[in-house]
Amino acid sequence: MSMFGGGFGGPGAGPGSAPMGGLGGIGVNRGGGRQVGAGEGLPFAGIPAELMAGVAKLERSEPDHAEPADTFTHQPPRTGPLTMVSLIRGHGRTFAVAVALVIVETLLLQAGPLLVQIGIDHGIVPRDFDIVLLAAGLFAASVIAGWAASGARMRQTGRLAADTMRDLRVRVFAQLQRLSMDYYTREKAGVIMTRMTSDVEALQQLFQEGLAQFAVQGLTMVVVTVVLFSYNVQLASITLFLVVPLLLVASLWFRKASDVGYRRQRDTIGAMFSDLSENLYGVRVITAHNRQERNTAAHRAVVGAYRDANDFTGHINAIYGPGTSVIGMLGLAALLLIGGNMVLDGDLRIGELTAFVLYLNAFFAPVQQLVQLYTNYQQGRAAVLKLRELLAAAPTVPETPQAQPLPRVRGEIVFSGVTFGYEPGRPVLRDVELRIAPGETLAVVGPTGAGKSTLAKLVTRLHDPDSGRILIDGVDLRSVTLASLRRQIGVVPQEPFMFVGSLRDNIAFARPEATDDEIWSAVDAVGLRELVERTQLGLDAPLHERGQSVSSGQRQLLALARAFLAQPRVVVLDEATSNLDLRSELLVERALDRLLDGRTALLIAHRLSTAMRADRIIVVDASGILESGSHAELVATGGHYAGMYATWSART
Ligand SMILES: Nc1ncnc2c1ncn2[C@@H]1O[C@H](COP(=O)(O)OP(=O)(O)OP(=O)(O)O)[C@@H](O)[C@H]1O
Repeated sequence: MSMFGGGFGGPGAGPGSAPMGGLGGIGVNRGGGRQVGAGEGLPFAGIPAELMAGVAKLERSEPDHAEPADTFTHQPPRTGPLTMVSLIRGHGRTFAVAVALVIVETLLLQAGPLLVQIGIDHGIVPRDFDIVLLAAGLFAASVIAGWAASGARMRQTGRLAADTMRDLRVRVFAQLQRLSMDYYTREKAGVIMTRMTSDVEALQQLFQEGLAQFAVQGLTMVVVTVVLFSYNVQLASITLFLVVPLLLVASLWFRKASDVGYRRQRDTIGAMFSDLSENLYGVRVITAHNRQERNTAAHRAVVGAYRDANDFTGHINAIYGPGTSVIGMLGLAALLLIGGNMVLDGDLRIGELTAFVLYLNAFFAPVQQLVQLYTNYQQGRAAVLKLRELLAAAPTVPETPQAQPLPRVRGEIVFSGVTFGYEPGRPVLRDVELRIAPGETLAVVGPTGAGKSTLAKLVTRLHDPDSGRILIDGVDLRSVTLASLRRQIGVVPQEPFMFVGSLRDNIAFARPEATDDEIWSAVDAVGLRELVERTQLGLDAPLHERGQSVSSGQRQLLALARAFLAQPRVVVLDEATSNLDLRSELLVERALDRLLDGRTALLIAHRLSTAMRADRIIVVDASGILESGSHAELVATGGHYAGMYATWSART
């Protein structure tokens, strides 16, 4: 796509493109083509009139979400480590109601066998129909009441899960915004995604059903044991003695095996997400280099490991589930033999034996469920541990509690004895001494990997020096609040990033409150007016994810407009290495002049044509700053820069 030929349309976009591919179809009128009305070609643009009434009704029934309590600050909240209890704190009422309902639910569920026993012993045996009727009626009533209690309990635990998980997600998201760049170099995006997906979901499931079921089943076992002993101590002791040890052994085995299985599942799901996210981010490179087949095979291996992990869990479940059933059934057979004998001897009533059989059944169901729930609990616990680790990670570029807002600066930047490396023991910058005067444009040139971009990253405090200080107007960067610092430093990165949203959102990214007039003057400053006006939606024209629907030159100009709108005192510009055609280069250079006018600037220059325009140029290599001076001075000195310039001039 030529730089100014197609607007923000992107491939396949424009009038008549299919709705799903048509985000870019924003009404660019190409060479006398059909004029497209606002919204046409956009998915979901506009609601048909006949559906409006329904939508309005739906909107009225939507819950009104208040402002979130957890607003962003650079200071991590002092909430203590994440635990399950800490998650519930703040939702105490919902939790208390849920606990009460769990107790009611359990008692009602276990009323059945007791009523059967009463019906048999006091109704059927003495042939008293009224008692039979009463027992049956109460049984039915208890079932209905149990159903209502279960429903109410589920509603409560569902709400508890939804509320706590919303809080947790916001808290984790805020922490992700707070963490420094080194965290993102270390951690894979895919693994971070699993924190917010499978980990939070595991916890959600646990809060919604797991914990309540745990309580219901655990309580059931206690209630049943008490009831069994109250009926007949001897029979209860014998039966439980026969089955409990066997169950215990099986359950301990299952717990150990499922520990292994779950760990495998967790690790493999992380690997799967990482591979998926890398492939999605790199899809263009993958396509261009014909890596689809290899990458599919590699993904198959990763997915295969996940499949094996699931298979393993399935396998142990298949042994444990039916195994405990068999133990339970054998227990029932023993009960029939021993209890039947007691009934024959007159030591036990027939109704009591029936209740025993029913209760013993009720005893086994929870055991199986409890162990299954153990996996759920374990997933939740592992999720809490992982999330706790994430929430406890301290930003390596912290804002001290004593940090003061940086007043409006003149823009003097000083590097004083700055040493910095991304990895310990491997410094990229060594003892750098550098001063940029207010209003001065300093260009940095040097071989690739020399540490030029690193200088830029240090000025914006994406990293802090290992030793030495960086001062702005004489103030150490570390002693001012991050927001006040970054508000005064405009950054144009090497690879500008655009977000899904409109042009307006993207240009006003650093100052969302900017007026349209201000946005238009930024657009003018970078010479994009013609292009924006050519789209039917103007500033509302949408951009695709990562700005894929604009050319790299347009992305650079938009990034310049973004920095321009922010009106920073200091500009840090990491020049894009991509080559632009002459006209676009001219536009970028003109935009640059407007942006740098009257501001201090640190320019990481990849083109000598850019460097030449600076007030001063420094030449760096891995050993540090080699030369410093204006273009004319450096050329006259006949050093490294003069050599670079001679080569460049000969080529152009
Ligand atoms: N996040 C990182 N983690 C570890 N090492 C890094 C990281 N970023 C950069 N480096 C290393 O630091 C060194 C300097 O990188 P830097 O990006 O500052 O170079 P540069 O001079 O800007 O190069 P270029 O001209 O190619 O942009 C390089 O050797 C690079 O490998």
